[in-house]
Amino acid sequence: MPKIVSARVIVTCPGRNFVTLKIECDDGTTGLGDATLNGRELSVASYLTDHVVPCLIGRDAHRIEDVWQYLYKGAYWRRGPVTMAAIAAVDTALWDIKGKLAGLPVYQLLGGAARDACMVYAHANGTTIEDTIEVAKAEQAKGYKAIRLQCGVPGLASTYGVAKHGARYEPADADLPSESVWSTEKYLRVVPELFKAAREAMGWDVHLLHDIHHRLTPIEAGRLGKALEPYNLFWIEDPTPAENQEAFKLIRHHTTTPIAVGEVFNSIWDAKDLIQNQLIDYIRATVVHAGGITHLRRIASLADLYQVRTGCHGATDLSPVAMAAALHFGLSVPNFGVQEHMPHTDETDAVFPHAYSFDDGMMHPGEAPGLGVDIDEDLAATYDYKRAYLPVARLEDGTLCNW
Ligand SMILES: O=C(O)[C@@H](O)[C@@H](O)[C@H](O)[C@H](O)CO
Ligand SMILES: [Mg+2]
Repeated sequence: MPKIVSARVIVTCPGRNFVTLKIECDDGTTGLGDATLNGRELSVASYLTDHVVPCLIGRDAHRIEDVWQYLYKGAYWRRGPVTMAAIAAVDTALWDIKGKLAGLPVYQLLGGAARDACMVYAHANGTTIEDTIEVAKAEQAKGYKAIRLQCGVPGLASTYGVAKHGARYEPADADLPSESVWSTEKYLRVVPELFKAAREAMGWDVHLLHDIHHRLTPIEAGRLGKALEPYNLFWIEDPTPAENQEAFKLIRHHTTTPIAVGEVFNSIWDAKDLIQNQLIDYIRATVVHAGGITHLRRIASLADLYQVRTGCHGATDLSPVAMAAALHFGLSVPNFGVQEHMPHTDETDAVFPHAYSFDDGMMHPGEAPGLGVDIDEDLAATYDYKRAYLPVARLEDGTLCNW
């Protein structure tokens, strides 16, 4: 048996923070797992180092399911983003090890390729509708078949999903949470205009997506979904916060625009009612935040029964280790929908050399055994952790609202 002899947490900041778990077996085989929880990174690092690593030493690295159950049931305190990101990192690293020991890419262990490659969606954002469409056309020219559009809201100084002064979009941008102002009324005026203009400029042969980022009430979301129906969106994402899964019934009663939810979910229980009642069309839970490949497969299996497809979160706060895991998962799962793709910076890619690739709007995890991602620890050590928070949002009268 491959015995776990060490497990270490590596925190690095090549432009943004990443937390990576590296597990090593007695024969020298190593595996990597992403444990990054944007804006709360060190809590997962501590959970792993102080509470999980001591329980791993001496265990059989092949017993992935048993280790998962041990960490989940054994903690007594179930679920939650910190716990589940830590379990995810262990699980992902163990799949990486199993693949390396078998000499096979992880997707082969998951049943093999169920498609040739994974369709990914790009991001296009701009301060104005015109700027946004210009970026979207440039992404289309790179081959992307699906593009998420976010534009500035007239009358608001900044908007979720829109980069400042043409910089790369990276929300965790400040040493303390920055504050932005939100107006639902102003937002609801501009979004249908954006998609009307996008269809006029780009035609109908491209999938268009939009992220509402938890900001509307159910009835407002129903209204927006209905207003967007003529433009045939691939999905609207996170229309309303999903703590109350029943709330989505109201949205469903008013619109046929498909709905994607789940980037903040950390277990199957967060998604159960949404899936079983067919209140969503795409489940966005990820390997890193929802308990690893093992648990995400369980969520996808439930979703498949109800014709809900996957659309995993893939913003830049998910490391290349998570991206690789997402692609192995996406290539093999029967009900794959789409994968988010927000390319990492060159600095990040240099710290995490990887086998996955992009070609004509599609991505493939590559054929390297395991996940096909490495970490250059010497380079990683040159980038110190830098505290960075996600912003908060307030209504125009100062009331704190959902960011
Ligand atoms: O759809 C998305 O990619 C997002 O909603 C993210 O940008 C999200 O805001 C960040 O991952 C938060 O860390
Ligand atoms: Mg989102």
